[in-house]
Amino acid sequence: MELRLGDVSQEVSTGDLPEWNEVDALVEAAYRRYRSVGDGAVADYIPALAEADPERFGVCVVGTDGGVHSSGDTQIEFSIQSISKAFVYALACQELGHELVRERVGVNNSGAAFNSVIAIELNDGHPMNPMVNAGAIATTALVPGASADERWDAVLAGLSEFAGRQLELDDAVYRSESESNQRNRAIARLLASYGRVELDPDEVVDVYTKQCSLKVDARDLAIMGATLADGGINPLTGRRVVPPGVCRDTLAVLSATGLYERSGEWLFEIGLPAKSGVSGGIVSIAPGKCGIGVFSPLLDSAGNSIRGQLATAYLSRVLGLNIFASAAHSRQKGLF
Ligand SMILES: NC(=O)CC[C@H](N)C(=O)O
Repeated sequence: MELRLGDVSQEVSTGDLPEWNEVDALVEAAYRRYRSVGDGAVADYIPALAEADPERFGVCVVGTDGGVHSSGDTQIEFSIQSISKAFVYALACQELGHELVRERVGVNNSGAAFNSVIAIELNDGHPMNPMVNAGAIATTALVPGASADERWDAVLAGLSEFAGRQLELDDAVYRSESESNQRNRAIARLLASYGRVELDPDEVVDVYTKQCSLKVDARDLAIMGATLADGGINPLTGRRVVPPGVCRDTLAVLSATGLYERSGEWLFEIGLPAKSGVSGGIVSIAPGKCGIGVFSPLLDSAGNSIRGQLATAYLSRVLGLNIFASAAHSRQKGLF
């Protein structure tokens, strides 16, 4: 099937926004509506990901008020994969500032697949896009620390603060990706050859592979998204994770780049900054309102969860979350 996010926009009206106490029912409706969509394929270029159960599907919305609205498999863990890029980017911006990260990593969509090598060459070795592998590896190399272990500790602590709980490594995924990540190691070496990675490239890729192997569930993703939606305060722990300016920078980058080369289509149909990963998760952020976490391992050819995209499109529409269309509507109703 050709993925038709546009069909969701056509079918679902925003004319009649729900009351806040209807959010549970709408999350349930998003789950029911798309749970039998069987298109797409589980990622298999990392052998451990091929073992994912294609039937799993979870949808969770967490409001900046701390309300949690879940349906389906929202407490089944999976490796965070590329979604880690968004949060490590925020941590790097917090430590190094807007200008330095912009200059070193870039803020534009490269328009190429997430593991593209040619995109690096076409831009004189500049990674351009922090949400694909080259830019994310360059970002991980910027995380402060005297050693790879210290950089990993900082990443683990930071992502755990976003989730509001201590995250753990999926050892099987980490081992499997470490044994099959020649392409990422090539990307890191290419970046090093251009002076874009100044540390040992294999050590940087190791930290990057670990960050991708952290276990989360759809609920964690929604909480992490809600933290960005709330200007950096985790709505469940009440703790500040990053400052508001870092959220602003991160959300701007996600709007341009969060769904790889499909980012424009996503923004056009759904109108939310978001980040996907090849294990089937997507986090979306409705600034000031909520985070949405979805999980379904069946992917389109760019590596984005098909059911996850459809469920998010539906929720963006019925909850009036599209940042280009919705402010007046949803504020009027007091949603989130
Ligand atoms: N798109 C993704 O989620 C890719 C992440 C994966 N760890 C990789 O580097 O290939």
